[in-house]
Amino acid sequence: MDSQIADNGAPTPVKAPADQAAASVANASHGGLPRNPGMPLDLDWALGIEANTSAIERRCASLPGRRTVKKDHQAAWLLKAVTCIDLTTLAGDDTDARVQRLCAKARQPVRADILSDLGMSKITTGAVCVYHDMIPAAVRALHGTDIPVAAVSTGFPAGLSPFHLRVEEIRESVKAGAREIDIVISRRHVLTGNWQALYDEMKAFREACGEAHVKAILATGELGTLRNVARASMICMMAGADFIKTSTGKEGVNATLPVSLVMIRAIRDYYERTGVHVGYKPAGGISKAKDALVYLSLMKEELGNRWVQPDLFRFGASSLLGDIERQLEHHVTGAYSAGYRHPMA
Ligand SMILES: O=C[C@H](O)COP(=O)(O)O
Repeated sequence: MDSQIADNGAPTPVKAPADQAAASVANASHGGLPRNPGMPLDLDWALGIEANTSAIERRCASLPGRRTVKKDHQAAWLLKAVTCIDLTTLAGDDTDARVQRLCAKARQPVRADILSDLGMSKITTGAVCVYHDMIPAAVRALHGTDIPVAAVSTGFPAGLSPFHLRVEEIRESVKAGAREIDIVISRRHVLTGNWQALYDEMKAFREACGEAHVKAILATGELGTLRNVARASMICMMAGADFIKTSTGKEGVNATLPVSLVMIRAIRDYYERTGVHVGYKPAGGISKAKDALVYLSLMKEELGNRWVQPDLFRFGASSLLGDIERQLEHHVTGAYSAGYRHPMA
């Protein structure tokens, strides 16, 4: 049996670690949890991780449609999903005006009358996620809220620009007001087994972020195997990633359930060994409310309720909010609205 997946593919509960990471520095924007301080590279641990593909696939095949929540419970989980969205625009034709509209949606992602019917007064998305040049527009448009601006960085999406420029890009984005930085790793370090280089790169990115939280995008669709995904997840956490994120949204294959299970179980292993909470962000191609519910139930089953909060879980998504709004409207009114009534979401 490998260290990630039991032979029957069943989840095992998260165990509280004996040694809590006392040296970590508490940070309020991490929900009061200490940030991940990282740890020395432990290659024995990282390379000891295997991934039992057939067990992973069996477990994932059982997820959709199982234990689906209904009615008010479903609406509540969909509202929870909204609060966990990094509302994203990452297009070559982005403009300040588009980003302003996106930020208006982030401030009020669900119509006030629908929210009030559901017994809620105010919610926002988890963050707004943009390219570097759009940070000032997003910061202005979110002024007066606590919604962080997340910037994709380090030569997103390929991550193949000169290293010093990738590090500098992070610094510039933090200076411009980004509170979260989504870096892309060098896939070649994983594909060639150069784990030390991956660790050093991630550590340098984390240092350049300073107080800003860093999400490590693994681009899992380009890593070849689930075992590589598991190992890359662990190395990035050892190097101090606050979140691990599946994809840029630009790979041929983006977020999937098997990849998510592997990454979530790496987070669980890291927590059990170090006491540190690392967040998870599936991204790319998640556009349906029912898929969001599956991801949330996977998080809850594998990691527990604490991980189903915006400080430890985000969806990277440009169009998911629109479908969630439609489902919520249907829940409240009994009628589906047309998709065009929910633009920029
Ligand atoms: O990180 C976020 C992704 O780029 C969003 O991907 P999506 O447009 O498929 O939702």
